[in-house]
Amino acid sequence: MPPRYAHSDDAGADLFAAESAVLQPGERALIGTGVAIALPEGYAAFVVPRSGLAAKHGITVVNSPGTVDAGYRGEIKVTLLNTDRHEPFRVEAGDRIAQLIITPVSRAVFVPVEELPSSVRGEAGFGSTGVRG
Ligand SMILES: O=c1ccn([C@H]2C[C@H](O)[C@@H](COP(=O)(O)OP(=O)(O)OP(=O)(O)O)O2)c(=O)[nH]1
Repeated sequence: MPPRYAHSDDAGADLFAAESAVLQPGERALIGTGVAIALPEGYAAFVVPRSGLAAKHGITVVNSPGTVDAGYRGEIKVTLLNTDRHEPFRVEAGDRIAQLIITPVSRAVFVPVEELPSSVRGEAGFGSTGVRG
């Protein structure tokens, strides 16, 4: 049974608050979701904010994207932050507070080399493609 609000093209699986909390302006809170998962090896899940909560109430995820490792079996928790400067934000148990993106990942390790292969960008960094960025 899909979650009751989901659209068929949603990339993220909804995460719901398992507890209530009030976040004062500038305050953060670790909110449990009551969800534990077992990802296949080679996958990771990322806890990301909901755009609507961010735009309407300034609610974001402090460590976005929060990384859920394949071997993690504990409850997924969401570190919500109220960035609004004036309004408190009330979270009720059952509210959709974030979403979970599940994706294959490469496992990377740094290997020292003398030289890197060339590329069009080379070493040109932030904002190097135009004044108006
Ligand atoms: O938003 C998040 C981020 C992480 N986790 C869980 C799953 C993850 O596998 C574990 C550890 O997260 P992370 O590796 O980002 O934390 P760390 O601070 O590096 O701690 P650790 O030493 O436990 O890896 O915490 C969550 O429940 N929510």
